[in-house]
Amino acid sequence: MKIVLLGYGKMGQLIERFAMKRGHEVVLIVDENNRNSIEPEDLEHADMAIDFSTPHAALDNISLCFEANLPLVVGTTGWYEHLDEVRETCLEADQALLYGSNFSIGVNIFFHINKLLAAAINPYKQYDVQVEEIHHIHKLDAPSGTAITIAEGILENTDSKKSWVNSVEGAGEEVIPKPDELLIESLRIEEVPGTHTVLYSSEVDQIEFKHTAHSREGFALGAVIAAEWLLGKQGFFQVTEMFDFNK
Ligand SMILES: NC(=O)C1=CN([C@@H]2O[C@H](COP(=O)(O)OP(=O)(O)OC[C@H]3O[C@@H](n4cnc5c(N)ncnc54)[C@H](OP(=O)(O)O)[C@@H]3O)[C@@H](O)[C@H]2O)C=CC1
Ligand SMILES: O=C(O)C1=N[C@H](C(=O)O)C[C@H](O)C1
Repeated sequence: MKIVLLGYGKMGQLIERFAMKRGHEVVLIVDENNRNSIEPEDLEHADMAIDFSTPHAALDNISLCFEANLPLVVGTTGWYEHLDEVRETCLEADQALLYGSNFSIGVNIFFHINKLLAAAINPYKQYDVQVEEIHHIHKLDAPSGTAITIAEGILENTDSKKSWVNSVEGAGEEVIPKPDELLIESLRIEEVPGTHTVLYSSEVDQIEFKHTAHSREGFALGAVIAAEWLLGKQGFFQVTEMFDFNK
């Protein structure tokens, strides 16, 4: 597959390595320095784009690929308030896009079990639930996209919570959630690749469900596998659709 990389930071560079290992070719690299000079025609010899750029850049990059009729995988987080409009444009224009807050297999298993766990605990009202995410200090968005997906999985399966609220440690503003709000607590610590925990607390005990990424390799490999899965398809997909346990 001939791949265009949109974003060539920590993730883009690792994706290039995994793509080459799996026999693909990176034909164009786009980052902040050259993005303004890139036109849809520059993408015409590629088979696929993979976007790991910034929350601010993702929408423009998606439009660029739609204009070029180029399928794309979007790993960038922090743009999900525009999800509905992007889905509509993608489907109306017969394009192909797959997005996901987290491409690692481990986290996708975690997403699945998270929903089952929430449903199992739902009848036991003595438990209050909270989500915690820890990432490196360079991260631009909070809460993490993964934490939002986890929270949505809990909200779908927990009667007592109606929406989520975010608190960023050290941001100076204390967030006290209402009883029907699910707290997502964000911590930023040095070079942590990504740690997500769901905590159920009662007066007598605590249940902790945790995923710790040891590196970014699982995300990068997952993104390349997602591109292979998307090739030849048309439509708007989520990474969860790649996994049999979600069918
Ligand atoms: N879904 C998943 O599994 C994962 C998602 N992510 C998400 O991926 C995104 C990128 O993460 P990461 O690689 O760590 O971030 P980095 O900051 O390391 O890299 C971002 C890259 O985007 C480039 N960039 C900035 N503006 C544009 C633009 N307009 N067009 C194209 N590229 C641009 C930057 O260029 P320059 O260097 O010139 O500034 C840089 O190369 C984040 O949103 C993060 O949350 C991260 C890990 C896993
Ligand atoms: O910015 C990161 O680094 C990560 N971002 C994704 C997110 O927002 O969930 C995925 C992963 O946790 C790393």
